[in-house]
Amino acid sequence: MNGKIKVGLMGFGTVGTGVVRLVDSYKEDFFNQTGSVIEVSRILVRNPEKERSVFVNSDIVTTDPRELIYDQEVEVIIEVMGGIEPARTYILEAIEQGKHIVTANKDLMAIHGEELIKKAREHGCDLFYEASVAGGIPIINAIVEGFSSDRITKIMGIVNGTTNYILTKMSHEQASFDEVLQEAQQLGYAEADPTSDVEGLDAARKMAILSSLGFHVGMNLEDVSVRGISKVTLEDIKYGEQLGYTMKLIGIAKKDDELIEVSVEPTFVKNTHPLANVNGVFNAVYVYGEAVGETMFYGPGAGELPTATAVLSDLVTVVKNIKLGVNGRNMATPYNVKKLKREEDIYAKYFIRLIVNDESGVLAQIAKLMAAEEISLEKVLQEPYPSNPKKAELILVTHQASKKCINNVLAAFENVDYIEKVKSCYRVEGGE
Ligand SMILES: NC(=O)C1=CN([C@@H]2O[C@H](COP(=O)(O)OP(=O)(O)OC[C@H]3O[C@@H](n4cnc5c(N)ncnc54)[C@H](OP(=O)(O)O)[C@@H]3O)[C@@H](O)[C@H]2O)C=CC1
Ligand SMILES: N[C@@H](CC=O)C(=O)O
Repeated sequence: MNGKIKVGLMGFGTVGTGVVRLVDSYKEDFFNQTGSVIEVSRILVRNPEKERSVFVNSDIVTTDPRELIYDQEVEVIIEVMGGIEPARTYILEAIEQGKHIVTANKDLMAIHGEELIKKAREHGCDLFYEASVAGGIPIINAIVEGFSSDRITKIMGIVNGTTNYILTKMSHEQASFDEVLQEAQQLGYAEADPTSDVEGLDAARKMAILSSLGFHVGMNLEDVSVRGISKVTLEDIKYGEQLGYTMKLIGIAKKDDELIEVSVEPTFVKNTHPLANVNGVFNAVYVYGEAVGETMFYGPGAGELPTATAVLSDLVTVVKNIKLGVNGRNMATPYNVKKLKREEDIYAKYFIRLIVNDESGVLAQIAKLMAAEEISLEKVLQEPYPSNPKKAELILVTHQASKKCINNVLAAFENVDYIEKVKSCYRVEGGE
């Protein structure tokens, strides 16, 4: 190996720009750590005419992926284009050419991770993807390396910066959903198609990656139950706040007696729980290990420089591995059999908001319906219903109940005349 490592950068948007900036600003630090000068020698884009916020020599910018993949001098490809295709094909081709890969692409890793890792191993190449989960937080490294001496039983986190930014602004500033989403897009937090942020898919991909690594199983995206925040209303948030909760989009991966559940859904988190105070674009991941107990990782979950630091930490590892001649060794392999929980095995507390007739005896009848499903109540809040004095808002918080029983009782609520409407139902976490 000579003293220079040439890198092909696929993508020059938010994250790619950060990569170029940091390679330049930290070149001495990278040299001191690796003994090599890192140079971005080719950049793949869609539109070479686009104005860029960082200067690069136009000679190195191309629209032809072969100029990176088949350049004998390029040893590492950083893929920060996003999406499944053509990213998957380019990476597979690059691995066949012996290139090491660093990617921030969770869409790709959550769906085709196994295939890419297998291919990389066959060709003795590294494939790292720290930036794919929780932006600047080194959570993959923590789970794969730091927890290798423990058994993880729970991973719970805020792993999408865009939705956390939206929920925080809705709650603190009563801002409208659409307005805040636009801001998150301008700040470079949101995905090219922000529906995947808002509808929870981005977080689900990240939870599939974290649970695969944490529980040593092959989790697929279809194994993750997903609900986004598009139907969360300011009223829901306010009623939750009256009861001491903060609304967050929470990813949960739990393992009980070998049975696994993984979900992403809008969740009321008790204000005393550390996740309740994670605001704006910040992410946090709580990891429970049987031996260590509770741990928590916190930091910016999206954005140019935070995400670029995660990409470049992988690059530094690749360069060190090249130097030591140990590439292709450090990829986690699933060795546990995946057994998923059924609805009757998934237990949580729930927040249920109803519009009911404002009459005596209604709460007792509702409690009776719930008791038939073995659900008991921890908290009750009754508020006037603004547009009709004969109705009331009734907010119930249950004790731990199975998801199946909750679904049964919600179905039963639809069939009684003293309940006009089930307005919302959310999981509640923290403080049990
Ligand atoms: N933004 C963030 O905060 C984070 C992003 N990520 C992930 O990082 C990746 C990149 O995200 P981000 O930087 O925000 O994305 P952007 O949309 O800002 O940038 C994408 C870049 O890829 C180029 N590109 C896209 N498709 C092609 C193609 N078919 N051929 C050639 N070039 C292509 C675009 O070219 P052109 O400029 O010419 O249009 C652009 O430069 C995604 O996988 C994302 O999920 C991960 C963590 C955080
Ligand atoms: N769109 C993502 C970007 C980082 O993964 C987010 O908002 O978290």
